This record gives sequence, C-alpha cells and structure tokens, in this order.
Amino acid sequence: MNISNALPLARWFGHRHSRTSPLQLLLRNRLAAAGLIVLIAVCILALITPWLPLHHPNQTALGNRLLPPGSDGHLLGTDHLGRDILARILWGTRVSLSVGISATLVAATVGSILGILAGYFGRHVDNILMRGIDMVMAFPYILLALAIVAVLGPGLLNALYAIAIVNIPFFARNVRGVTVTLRNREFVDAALLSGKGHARILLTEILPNVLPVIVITMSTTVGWMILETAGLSFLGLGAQPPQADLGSMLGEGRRLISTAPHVATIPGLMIFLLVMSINLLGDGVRDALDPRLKAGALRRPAARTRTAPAARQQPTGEPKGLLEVDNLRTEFHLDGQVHQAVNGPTFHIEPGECLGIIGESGSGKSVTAMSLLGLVASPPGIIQNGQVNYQRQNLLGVSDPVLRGYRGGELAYIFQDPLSTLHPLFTVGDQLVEALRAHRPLSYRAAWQEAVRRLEEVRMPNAARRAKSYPHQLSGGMRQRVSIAMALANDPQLIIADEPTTALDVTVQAQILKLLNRLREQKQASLMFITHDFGVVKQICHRVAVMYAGEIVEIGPVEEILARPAHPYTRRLIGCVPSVDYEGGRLAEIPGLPPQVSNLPVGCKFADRCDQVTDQCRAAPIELDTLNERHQARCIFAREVSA
Ligand SMILES: Nc1ncnc2c1ncn2[C@@H]1O[C@H](COP(=O)(O)OP(=O)(O)OP(=O)(O)O)[C@@H](O)[C@H]1O
Repeated sequence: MNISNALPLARWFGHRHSRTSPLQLLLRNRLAAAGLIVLIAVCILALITPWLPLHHPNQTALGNRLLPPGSDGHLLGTDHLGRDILARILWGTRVSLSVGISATLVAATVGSILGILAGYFGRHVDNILMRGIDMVMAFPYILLALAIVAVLGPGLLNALYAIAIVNIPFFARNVRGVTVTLRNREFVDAALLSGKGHARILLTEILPNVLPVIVITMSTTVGWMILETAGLSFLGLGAQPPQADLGSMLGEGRRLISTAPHVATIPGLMIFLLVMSINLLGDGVRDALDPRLKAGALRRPAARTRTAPAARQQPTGEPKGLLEVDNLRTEFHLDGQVHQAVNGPTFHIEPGECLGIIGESGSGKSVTAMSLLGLVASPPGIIQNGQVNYQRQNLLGVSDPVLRGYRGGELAYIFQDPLSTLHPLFTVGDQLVEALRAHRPLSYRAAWQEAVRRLEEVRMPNAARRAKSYPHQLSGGMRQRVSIAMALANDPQLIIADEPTTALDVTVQAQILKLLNRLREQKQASLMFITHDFGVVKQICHRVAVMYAGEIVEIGPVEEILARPAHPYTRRLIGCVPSVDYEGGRLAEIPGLPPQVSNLPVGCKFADRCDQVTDQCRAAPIELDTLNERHQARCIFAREVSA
C-alpha cells in the first residue's frame, strides 16, 4: 500500500473532497458486504445471548444425551452430556469472538508500538527490536503457541496471551516497513525542523499514516486468531470444561463424529461462518482503504489493450500516409461507468512529418497515443472501435508477436517521465543493450558499443562513462536523452513522444526539442509529438491536431492554424501561450472545466465554455468541417471565422 495515498481513518465515513467514501466502496464489494452482514448477525446474536430464552449452556441432562437437531426443546440437539447445543454454540461464539478480538487488539497494540519505534528511530533500536521479532518468527508459530500455553498452563486467558504473542511479529514487521518509508518523507523532516519532539511527531505525523495499515492487518488476521484460539481449545489447551468455546466443542464432538455428527458439525460450521465472514470483510476493508487495488492496480494488466472485434477489421484500401488512425474509440470501464476517453479521432502522419497533438490535461492525448500500440492498461481500458493502419495492416487486429515486433522497433514511444520508465536497478547502458537485442541478433559486446554510439548520437556528454550510470545518477535532461536513445535504438519509422519535455526546465527543453527535430530529419522518421504547449508545436511540428474531450476539434498545418484558428478552443489555447507570435490581445485563461468523460454532452463538447454558443451547438453532434484540403474544424462557425 502506498502510504502517500493512505487514508486516515477519519475519511472512512466520507470526506468532502472524495467522491466515494471507503464505507461506500466497502459496501459495493458484494462479498465484503455479505461478510459484514453475516458478521453483524453473529455479533448481535452473541451480544444478546444472555437475554435469550436458552437452556444453561453447562446444564447436563444425561437422559437427553445426543438428541438430534430439531428435537423438542433443543433446536440444534444435545451433546454427549445432554447439554443444549444451541445454548453452547451461542455462548461459545461469544467466548471465541472475545478471545480472538482481544488477542488481535493485544497483538496489534504491542506489535505496532514495536514497529513504529523500530522504524522511526532505526539503528540500535531497530536492530534490537527486530532481532527479537526475528527470534519469535524463527519458531513455527503454532508450536510456539503450544509451548507458551504449556509453560503458562492451559486456560483461555493463557491461550489468548499465546495467540497474541505469536502474532505480534506480523504487526511489528508491517508497521516498521511503512514507518521506515514515512520517516524519510519530507513532511516528517519539516515537522522536525518546526521544533516538534519525537513523541509528537510519532503521534501526529506517523501514527495517522500508519493506522490504515494497522487496521488492514487487523482485519486480515482476526479471523486467523479466532481459528488459532479454536485450535488450542480443540487440543484441550484453551477453554477448560465445562466452559464452551467453538474449538473445545469441536474437540468434544470429534469423538462422536460417526455416531452423532451434529455435535462436531455445528461448531465446525460456526467457525467456518465466522472466519469466512471476517476474512471476506477484511479483504473488503483492505481494498476500500486502498481503492487502487479495486481499480486493478495489483492485477497484472494484459500484454496489450483489450480490443473489441469491431476494432480488429483489416483495412480494405490503401492506408493514407505512414500511419493512419481512423475513428479510434477507447473507453475505460470503471465501477459500472463507461469513461469515453477517446472519441473517434481520425488523422494520418506522413513519412518524415511531425504531427503535434495538443490539448488540455485529460483531453485524451496520451490514451490516443497509447492505443496505437495497445499500451492502454486492460482492465479497465478497451478499444471499442477504429483502425490504426500501418503497412497495410490494422495494428489493433494484428497478432501479439507482430505487435511486439513493431513496439520498440519500427514504432517507438518516448514517455513523459523517464525516471518512472527507466529501470532503477540497471545501468542505462544495459537498458539500451536490452532494447537493441530485443530486435537484433547482437552479441552483448557489440550491443554495448552500439548503445554508447546511440548515447553519443543524442549528445550525451561522456557517453562511454554515462552508459555505466544508473538512472538516478543522471539529470532529468540526461535521462530524457537516454529515453530518446532507446526509442531511436532500432531506427524507428515513427516516434511517438508523449510530452517528453514537460518535466524539464526551459533550456533543457529547447535542447531536447532541437535534438528530436534533428534526429527526425536525419533519419527521415515521422514524429507524433504530444504537448499542451503551442509554443512547442510552433517550434517543431508541421501539422497539429487539437484535442478536446477525446475528439479532434481542429487539425491542419501549424502556420495556418496559428494564423487563423477556426475553433474557439484552439483560439483559447493559443491565447494562453505568451511566447507564440499571436497578436490576439491579452492572455486569458479558459474559463470552466472540460466535461466529464463519463457523461459527455450530445452536441459540441466545448459548448459550456464557449462564448459563441448557440442552441444549435448543443442540439446534435458537430461534425468536422473541411475548410480547405488540409484544414478541418469541428465548429458551426468555423467557415465564418477562418474566411
Ligand atoms: N487508467 C485509466 N483509468 C481510467 N481513466 C483513465 C485512465 N487513464 C486515463 N484515463 C482518463 O482518460 C481521459 C484522457 O486521459 P489522457 O491521459 O489521455 O489525457 P491527456 O490529454 O494525455 O492528459 P495529460 O496531458 O495530463 O497527460 C482522462 O479523463 C483520464 O481521466
């Protein structure tokens, strides 16, 4: 669980900034909700047991021995001493629940304190505490629990201590790990600098962030602890006769399994029900506190984006340009909602051309680009329609090996943040070698030489030495040069660059743009350049496609669009950039927000933010209007404006 996103418990019951509270998330998970209902029912029954009209659980009646379930006055029958099983089960559940929960609380409290202290203070404190924990963990835990009860003597309280002690390490280790990460975070340093003492930092900075982890560990271990307590009682080391708990009832019933199976089956079923419901609920709690798990963060995404049959049709005619995208539609299916991220962009890229894709954050630029190579995570992504035609094939319909051959070969991708795409544990040279050898039969030595040459090509200072560096040893600009070298390693026909300069400062940004442009010219490759900056578009692109809410709202030659933007959104975007030679008066922000992709309007998607909007704009979808052979815009006033 990533603690930067950890939710303090206060957010459990909703938060004014979060759309879905963890409780709602929990209830949406059907299995967890079922677990919660069963658990609540069992707990209520256990709580009201003293007031129910039941027999005394220890009252024997030898004349009524082993009555079957449904007998008169004994709904669940009687045991070998004629005691009422219903009464004993309810009283036994009370005992098992209280011992299990108490053991969990003890283990959680002691384990968490040890974990927090070890993680926060580190060094000797960490060494001493964690070596102690390691010693406890060195024994098989059930044997250790048996040994502890053997020393302390049989009895429920001693079973509780034993179970708590053997579970302390789980809490201590989990909490220590999280605390170590938190200890190195800037907000803890800031608290230290502000003069807070260690005790206050532990209570106000560390504990609230560790609490979700403690709750998750508790919810996933309490079931086990009830089971372990039942195990000790089953072996005669927990509850002592005549007291009933679920484990001891199971132990007593075991001897009668062939003659009166209900005596063992009923407590067995109750243990199953209790532990199952707690575990289902525990899993739900874990997912609710970390909704990314529910969104599939830990699920291994498929090797390529799921593609509907409609998007797998092969092209019939000759594709336009080097790569042609036709009516691409990519959606995300999340929590029963469909998010239409990409809504039918159609464009092509000529050989050697640089096409800019521009738009605000969330306009669908990256999802469009990633869809071309099947890189959108599935689930939740799915390509519903469209074609991506390259070399007379629809890439959305080619086989996995063919697509793999293109990726990183003829079709290369440069991501926005090289630090998250370069492997932190391998040198950049090794990563280049891997990229080269994935597509070419080179020896390691030859590939290394080629890697250094590629680094020189992207003007990496002291390339031979830098090849032996790890990504964290390089500056942002150098890392992006490495990413470019990797993308160019196999002489691609098309380079898709997804905001490759956004994370860089202006000087480095200019160098990288120059480099990309030079390499594109030298190699006669095409470049699809994603950006939100018209200044960048002006510098290196031939044509530009303006995206809004997953649609292309204007496409055409850069100079023409800068001189005569035909869509109000394009005008606004250009107006936001101070560095472009646009004489449009003062800089203005674009008022309002883009529409939600899960609830797009029928007509013009920009209507709510447009100062020229009319009823006609909202009535029906607006088609792209062809203003001239190369310039199109999706606005009913486009012709008037560009005339
Ligand atoms: N994995 C995902 N799950 C759900 N929705 C997603 C996912 N990835 C993207 N989206 C949604 O798809 C839409 C388009 O996102 P995209 O990343 O393509 O925008 P963008 O224009 O590239 O923005 P930015 O400039 O910030 O990268 C957004 O509404 C986004 O919330």
